Amino acid sequence: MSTYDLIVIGAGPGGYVCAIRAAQLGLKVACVEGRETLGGTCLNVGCIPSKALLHASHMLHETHENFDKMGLTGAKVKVDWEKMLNYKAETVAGNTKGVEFLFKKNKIDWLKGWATIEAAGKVKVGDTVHETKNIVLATGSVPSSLPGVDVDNDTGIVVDSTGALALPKIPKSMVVIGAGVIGLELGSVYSRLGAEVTVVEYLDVITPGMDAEVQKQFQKVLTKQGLKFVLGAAVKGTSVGKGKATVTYALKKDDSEHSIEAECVLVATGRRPKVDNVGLDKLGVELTDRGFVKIDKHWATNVKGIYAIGDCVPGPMLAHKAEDEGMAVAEVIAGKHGHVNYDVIPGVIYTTPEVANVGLTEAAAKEAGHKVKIGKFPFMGNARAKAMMQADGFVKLIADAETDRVLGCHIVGPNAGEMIHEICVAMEFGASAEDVALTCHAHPTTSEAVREAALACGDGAIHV
Ligand SMILES: NC(=O)c1ccc[n+]([C@@H]2O[C@H](COP(=O)([O-])OP(=O)(O)OC[C@H]3O[C@@H](n4cnc5c(N)ncnc54)[C@H](O)[C@@H]3O)[C@@H](O)[C@H]2O)c1
Repeated sequence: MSTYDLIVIGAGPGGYVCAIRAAQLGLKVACVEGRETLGGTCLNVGCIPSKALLHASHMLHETHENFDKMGLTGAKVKVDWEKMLNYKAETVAGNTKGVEFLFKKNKIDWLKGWATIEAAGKVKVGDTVHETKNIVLATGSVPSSLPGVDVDNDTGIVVDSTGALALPKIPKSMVVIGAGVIGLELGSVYSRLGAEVTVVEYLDVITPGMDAEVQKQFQKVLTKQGLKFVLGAAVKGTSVGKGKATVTYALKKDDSEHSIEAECVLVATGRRPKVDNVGLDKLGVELTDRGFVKIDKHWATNVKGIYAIGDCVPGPMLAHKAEDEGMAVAEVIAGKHGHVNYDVIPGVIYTTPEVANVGLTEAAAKEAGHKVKIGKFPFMGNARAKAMMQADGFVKLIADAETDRVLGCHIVGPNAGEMIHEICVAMEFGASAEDVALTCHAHPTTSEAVREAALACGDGAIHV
């Protein structure tokens, strides 16, 4: 048994990044992970496998919809589902093995198994109790359950996001419950692979919390791609028959009850923090009323020597937010000044087109008391997007009308998830819309649309 400076519990993006940074800062570090592979939900059953399926299904969509228009003709491409799942598995394995390599490189011990905390400074894995000066909880989250809906990933009929990444076959029809990030990314995948997809959403809009114009445009584009939406509908339950499920929902406007049948139902109604298997209750670690681990601004819980980061603490459930917190808490534990700017955390939906945002929405900026100016630029005016046949969408930049300081940016369009970082950097440096507008952007790139939106905050965009 060895004594560590830090034991991190959970090797997802929050936990493994924390372990690496702490080791780089000279601490003796171990990370406990009970899965067969490192990387947590993100690498194993989240961000990474879903991106492989999104990429493959996007390629298929391009061959069917746009290849002929570009003069690429020939035999029609077909889907080999087993092969596609292998490609997904190889993508995952490459990444999880990469983390294992980084652990070895940084001399981090991987304690294989599920951890329980016996007391502050004592972490039990299997039959061994390891001593440590500090503990970081990075236990992540799991899909929330919905009353009346029994998920069974083995049969592949009513599944959560994990089951939807490994369906036994491509269903002919799919009902997605919840028009959030998971529902729309995976709904898009199966729609492109040939399923009739209907999304049932409780709210009257899709992607809750996003800028209203983005919500509208994004729904329009997805509808054009073949997805159907039933909004303002509360799902009451599912029943499973022979190879099919029936989803029952009530429309909020008149309480009328309806049902739809589908070969597969994806439940994507949010995730909840995973905090129930490490013994926090016995230690007296305080939780919030929504079940997250309560922390102060240095990620410390109320029990000395125990910190928490990532999906198990309040804030957006995003891998990159967890990574930032992982680095910051490692610095705090090493006696430095870890910091996360929660005002500049981008969000991306990896559909085609992508949707990306950072900072305040127009409504939130006004609510916060800003007089705002809006610069909007459509991708129809962007040469590169047109050449790529992806000119649906726009960039919307929000700046303070008095100071010109950039407050937020919302993009629906090609490469949105990459382009948003220009605005993240601008916001980190307190830039004005004019700063962005005066920065030379290479032509022809989709990023020119960001500059045009910034120009539209001033004397006007050029290409509209
Ligand atoms: N690309 C990414 O960044 C990415 C990808 C996947 C997941 N995530 C994160 O994972 C978390 C979970 O994602 P998610 O999409 O499951 O949750 P979400 O909270 O984004 O969306 C869930 C949706 O389900 C709806 N809903 C809830 N109960 C319902 C009911 N009974 N009937 C109909 N609709 C109902 C909600 O109104 C909401 O719109 C989120 O925090 C998300 O940010 C992020």
